[in-house]
Amino acid sequence: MINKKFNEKLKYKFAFFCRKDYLYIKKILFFVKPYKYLFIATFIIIITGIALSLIQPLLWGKILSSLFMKNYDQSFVYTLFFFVVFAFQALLSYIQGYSSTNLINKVIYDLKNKLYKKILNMPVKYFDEMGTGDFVSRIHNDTSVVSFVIMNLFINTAVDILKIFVVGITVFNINALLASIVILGFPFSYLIFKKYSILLREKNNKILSLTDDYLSKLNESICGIRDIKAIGLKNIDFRIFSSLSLEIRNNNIELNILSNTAQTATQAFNYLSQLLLILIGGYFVCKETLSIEYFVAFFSYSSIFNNSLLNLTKVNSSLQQVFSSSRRIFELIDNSIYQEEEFGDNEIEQVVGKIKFEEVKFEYMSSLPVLRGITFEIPCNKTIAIVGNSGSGKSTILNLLLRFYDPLSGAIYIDDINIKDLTENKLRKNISIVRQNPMLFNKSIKDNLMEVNPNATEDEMLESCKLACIHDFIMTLPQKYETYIGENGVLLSIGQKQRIAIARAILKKSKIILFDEATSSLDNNLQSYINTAIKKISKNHTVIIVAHKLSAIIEADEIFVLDQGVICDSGKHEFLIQHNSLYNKMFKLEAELLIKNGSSEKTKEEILYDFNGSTTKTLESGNC
Ligand SMILES: Nc1ncnc2c1ncn2[C@@H]1O[C@H](COP(=O)(O)OP(=O)(O)OP(=O)(O)O)[C@@H](O)[C@H]1O
Repeated sequence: MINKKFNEKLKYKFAFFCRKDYLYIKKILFFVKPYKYLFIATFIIIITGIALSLIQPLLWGKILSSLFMKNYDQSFVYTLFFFVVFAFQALLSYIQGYSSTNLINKVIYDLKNKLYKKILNMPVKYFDEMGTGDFVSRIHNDTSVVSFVIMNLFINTAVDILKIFVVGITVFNINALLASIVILGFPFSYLIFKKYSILLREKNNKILSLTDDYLSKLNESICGIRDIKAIGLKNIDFRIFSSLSLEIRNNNIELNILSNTAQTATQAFNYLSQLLLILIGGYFVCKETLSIEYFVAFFSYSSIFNNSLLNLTKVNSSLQQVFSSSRRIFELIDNSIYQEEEFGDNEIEQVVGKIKFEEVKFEYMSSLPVLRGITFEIPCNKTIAIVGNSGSGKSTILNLLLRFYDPLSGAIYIDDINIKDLTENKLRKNISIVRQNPMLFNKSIKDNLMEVNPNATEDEMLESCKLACIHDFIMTLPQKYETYIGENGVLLSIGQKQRIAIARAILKKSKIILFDEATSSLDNNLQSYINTAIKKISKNHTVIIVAHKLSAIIEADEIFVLDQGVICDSGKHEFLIQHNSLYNKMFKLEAELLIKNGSSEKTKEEILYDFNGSTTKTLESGNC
């Protein structure tokens, strides 16, 4: 019972270093494990260095006392000995610097890789919830902070505790009264340590969260710099950035003040105890109860003792930062709040490309349904278009097929296999998506293309570019396929990026190709080329096109009309124009615009024919 009470008390006293923190330290140790020999070697080198540094005060005392006694030969021998010790210590310090840097960087490298892999395997919904800055900060900053644990907690702190212990015994042996004065400083240092630890941790958490916002903001602004300038948001954007920076600055200053206050308070106690030491020690030397040799040694030892105590209080502030960072790292690594994507193990031999949605319901946010029970079937090698008003859920259908999200109910099948049962590789390798503003990497055009299929031949690459109507443009560039296209293809127009992305999808040789407003930036001339390309692709691919443009979908084998989360009608263009009011309305405006602007190569009659189908009858009513 007493024991239990004592333990409770102890738990309370050490609340600043709780069980969870201890677990984080253990988890970091797991990353150190592969380098245990390097870790042990570093530790031994440091301990040897300390042992040598502990000899120094004795040598100081010996040199001084032999000088006082005018024994110059002896003082010369001690001085020589001192230099040997010093040289050996310098050498050890050099080796230790090398081994600890090596150790820390290896652990950080492993930690970063592990974390990044986890992030890559996180479901897309978490990326919707968390800002970019959050991820960047966890990978870049938090992992580096953790290196502190290795050096300062595992090694330096252990060494400081050891020093306090060894030096403590030594000073007690020299003079118990003087040693008591030195030891007296410890409870004060400990109280400061405890008092400030909670405050420091809170401050660190605040700074980390502000840094996430700051990095997200920075990323958003730099990526959207063109829109910010064009919309005239420069000043507002700067104000937001500046206020975030200011908050981080103020919090950092406050953190520094807190940390300095803790250190200054400890230092004040140190100075006070040193003053007392000189006065009382000097009195003992005058009374000849303490030799000058031991007084000098004692003074040096007490300074080592105090420095180690001071180091412990310094560790405190960084330790709180380490705990905050460790929590953020292991939150992802342990999947404690974020689950990894789960896939099946069906390694289907050959995907044919048949797609089936069965009563699929989905919502991004609870009680805001986006899809309300979608059922359709697409035979292989067919071209399907999905149309509907903005926000009706067209892109969501593609996202579900790619398993970026899972349906709330219902199921999706590829070749009659539930996509949940397919392996990640089988699913994603067999589907390619071309988006409105496709993601391209800061590499050459060739590298961007070949990355999706490193086994493709040069001829296949050229063929896919010809099919996507981008080959002729690439050949006009000074370095042709070797041309670098900048970050996210910034050196290309959107239309050029879209066509490279189409070529990439063709080269990937997926059985299913999705076009999500992929040709929205192309003029009608290029659109007709792409239509021809899609026609060619569709001979042996299943193609789904999401588009608002009439010219992009008119030739599809079947068109699904999506309205308020359900497919309200389907059929060929000519049928829907006549029978579906929503479809009719959507494209009426476009047809009128084409005629008005003269932006189509087709004649007015041809456009009207496209719009009205084989009859000239105007539409009265439809299914939607
Ligand atoms: N990541 C998301 N988180 C929450 N809601 C989302 C998310 N993505 C889309 N939505 C919502 O889901 C609905 C359907 O979006 P979706 O992008 O599928 O529409 P869409 O028909 O493709 O629209 P558009 O034609 O404008 O591209 C919209 O109301 C949208 O606000």
